[in-house]
Amino acid sequence: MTLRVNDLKVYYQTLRGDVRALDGVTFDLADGEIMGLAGESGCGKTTLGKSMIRLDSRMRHVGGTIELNGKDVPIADDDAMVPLRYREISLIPQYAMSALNPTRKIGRMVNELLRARGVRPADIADELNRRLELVGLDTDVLNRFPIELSGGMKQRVVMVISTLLDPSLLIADEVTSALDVSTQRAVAESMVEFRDRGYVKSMIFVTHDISLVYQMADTIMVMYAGHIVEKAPAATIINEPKHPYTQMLIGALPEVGSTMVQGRLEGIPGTPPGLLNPPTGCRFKDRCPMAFSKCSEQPPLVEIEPGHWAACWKTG
Ligand SMILES: Nc1ncnc2c1ncn2[C@@H]1O[C@H](COP(=O)(O)OP(=O)(O)OP(=O)(O)O)[C@@H](O)[C@H]1O
Repeated sequence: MTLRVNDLKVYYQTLRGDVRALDGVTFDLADGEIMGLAGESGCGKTTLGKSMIRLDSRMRHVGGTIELNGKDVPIADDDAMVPLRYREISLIPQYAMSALNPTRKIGRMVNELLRARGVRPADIADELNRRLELVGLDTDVLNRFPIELSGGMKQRVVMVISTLLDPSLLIADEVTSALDVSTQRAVAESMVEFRDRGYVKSMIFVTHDISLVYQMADTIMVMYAGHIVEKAPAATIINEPKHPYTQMLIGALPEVGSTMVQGRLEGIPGTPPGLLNPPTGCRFKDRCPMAFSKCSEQPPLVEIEPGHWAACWKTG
């Protein structure tokens, strides 16, 4: 098992109180697994990714543990996390490609990053060139400034840089959302190739685009208002979702694989609850057509069949 997350709670401290962005999150990631992480805006996807690499000053680790390859990941201890970053866990943050330093050539940026990690760039130059070629980039990109590259090229550069030290876990946060459809697919295929070649062991791919994730991920995990509601193999989430929220989320999509949207997309009525004072019990109950009295208690996440987890009193 690459990753074990157990009852993780990470809150944001604000003047109005704690925002409970991750409120008891539990899941595993097997060796080699690519997991798509889905859910409406604000459900905690980015917070989960960030928690595994660096808590910013407003984030507080309130409880729970993360284990990577059997070892504790000390997320609350910034110094202790330093040796793990890039080498064990790597994050491609949202908007990473627009955050590339515009005044530095790509090659110089890579060298600076490697030196900061105690790696001599010369020792890794051949591997860097091999990987750039693998994602369809000419090694000449190293002599260019970010502004000279297209969005898709920049995203591939970021991907190569983030995985150069072969981390166990790569978290990719919305890495394809700013790209056109064919470039999205090419980037997603490169990520699968990186896993197949062992450049990364396992991957969490955060996205709003379930159809893209369906094409590349082994499993999909769905979050709602700081909780995990369902996790299962990708085909199960698409074809036989069990949690009412997942069913509505999938029902709101155009048919996976179809190029034409027929009929109207049914949105999910209502909005998720605020996480400053979230309601007790199931957080989806106010929008759930199947809610009943028991939903005032929080449903546990249970394995309803091998590899299929859901948190709903109706499915347990
Ligand atoms: N710096 C912050 N201070 C206070 N609350 C925050 C902060 N960052 C995020 N939050 C809150 O934490 C919750 C989870 O946010 P997060 O960004 O993790 O969601 P998300 O699912 O990644 O959303 P999106 O899909 O829009 O990126 C939201 O309620 C959000 O408002």
